[in-house]
Amino acid sequence: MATLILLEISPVMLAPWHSLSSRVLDSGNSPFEIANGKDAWSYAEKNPGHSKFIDEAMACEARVAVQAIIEEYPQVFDGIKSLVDFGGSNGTVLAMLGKAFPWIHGIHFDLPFVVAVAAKVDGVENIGGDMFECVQRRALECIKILKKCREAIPEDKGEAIIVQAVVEVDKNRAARFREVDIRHGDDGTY
Ligand SMILES: C[S@@+](CC[C@H](N)C(=O)[O-])C[C@H]1O[C@@H](n2cnc3c(N)ncnc32)[C@H](O)[C@@H]1O
Repeated sequence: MATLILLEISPVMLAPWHSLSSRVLDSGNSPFEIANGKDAWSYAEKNPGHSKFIDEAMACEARVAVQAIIEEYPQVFDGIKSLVDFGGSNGTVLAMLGKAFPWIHGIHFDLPFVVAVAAKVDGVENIGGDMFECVQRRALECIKILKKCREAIPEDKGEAIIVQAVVEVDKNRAARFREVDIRHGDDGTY
């Protein structure tokens, strides 16, 4: 998890904390945009070193979460022929799943500049694009995203797999997560 922590304490990620007032004033720009001049993904596109940093940080978390899924819930993948990872970063998730369940054809989808540097993995197709163009816009509309996924998957055997960490129900802890979230948009944007 070291890279994830190093990313979160990097100057680029710490600077938005000094612009939290934009959320209170509802200026329309996120703290990240005010601090760094662009939204998080446009910034990453223009700064390949930062983009690689994000990819490696995401892979830290993915390695833990995906290993747990492979060990605890392998049955989820029975009968699945193809699997799309939207916003798959450097492709760690599909590389791990492909190794554990080699019958699955993986489709790794992310922004073109991210996919361009992702590893080429046997059994995984890399596709660059904007998922909000292809699927729908923003997290508040995830019901619409899931409906679109439903349209795309075969009616008889298709499944949408949702992975969510379950944290202890603790009001103080939930409040701490909200403090972190304020740096981003209510809808999950940065
Ligand atoms: C927070 S990371 C999550 C990475 C990975 N899914 C994980 O959980 O470890 C978000 C990913 O979504 C990608 N992303 C952001 N906006 C996107 C868009 N409009 N279309 C496709 N991918 C996008 C980013 O490039 C990044 O790889």
